[in-house]
Amino acid sequence: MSDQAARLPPSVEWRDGALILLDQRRLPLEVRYRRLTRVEEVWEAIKQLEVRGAPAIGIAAGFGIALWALDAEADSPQSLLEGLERTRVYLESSRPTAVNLAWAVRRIFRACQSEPSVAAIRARALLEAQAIQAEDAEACRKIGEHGLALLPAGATVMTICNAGAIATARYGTALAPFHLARERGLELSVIACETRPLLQGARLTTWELASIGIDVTLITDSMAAHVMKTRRIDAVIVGADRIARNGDSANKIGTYGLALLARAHGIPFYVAAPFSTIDFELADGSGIPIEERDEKEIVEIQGQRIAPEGIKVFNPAFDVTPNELIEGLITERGVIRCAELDCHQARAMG
Ligand SMILES: CSC[C@H]1O[C@H](OP(=O)(O)O)[C@H](O)[C@@H]1O
Repeated sequence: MSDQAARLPPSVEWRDGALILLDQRRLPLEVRYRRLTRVEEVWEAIKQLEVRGAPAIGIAAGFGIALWALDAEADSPQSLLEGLERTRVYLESSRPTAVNLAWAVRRIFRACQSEPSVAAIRARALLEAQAIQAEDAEACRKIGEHGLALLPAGATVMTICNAGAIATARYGTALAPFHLARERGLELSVIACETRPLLQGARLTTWELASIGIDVTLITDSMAAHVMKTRRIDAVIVGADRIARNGDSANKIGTYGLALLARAHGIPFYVAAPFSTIDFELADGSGIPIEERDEKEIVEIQGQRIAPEGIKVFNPAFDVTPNELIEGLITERGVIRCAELDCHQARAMG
């Protein structure tokens, strides 16, 4: 691992029969890990965004179902598989939008179905979870390569939320080009939108990029239009939680507005994501489930209420950017135009 990538703590790690999670809620003020041994703990960690980021929650859920399989009492392969299916459904209930979560646990369940014994099922569940993590790291490195190739020397890129190394196995998706640029001594700059209400941009993206020496400037979400109008922005690159077959992409709330602003200012808007984020079962973005979260995330800041009691609050965690606003999808297979995504379905990951 390069020294820059080594400097960032892994957000999800399997070690000595347990799942070690970096508590992303405490960043940037505290780097704290927790050791999880039960699937219920993994469910809660995903729900509370202790681990967050579409690929990272898929990886965590994969180790969650493996934890269950390794510990469950089972007197036959069939009874273990029945429990595995129940655990898959349980884990999928933690957060609905990022398809990586369902994709990971369904892939592990399918792999275990072909195993002949209880011991083989237990072993396969863990092996598959580890394979998902390793594949994501390689996919993100390739996304970094393809993303970097799009950017002119000295480019400035705007992003929202955190689609970085801690949201994936390594490197990140939208931030992967910057990790590679650092490794190669290339100078790039990032404008990070703070990303209300949970401030993944202010807390995580600035922390991640500053820790590897990438130039980053923090702005409030409401400043995006002014910055695009008055400063040189070469591209907007964002992550994704679920991409439909036509390229419509769900990402953190505020992303759709950024895409509209980018189009108005003639700035190319890219979505960076591995194929594990593409939901080929969905024809378009209208079918993407949008998670609505607790109103406290909006009316409180660090436990301090900022709005009157009893007012109505709406807290969708994601929005959907239509394909016509997306210049290209930066994937491990290259930069793909939305209109061409369908023909990649046959070769998509299982
Ligand atoms: C590569 S992370 C993808 C995606 O996940 C984040 O959502 P959350 O922080 O709620 O898990 C955000 O939408 C990122 O862009």
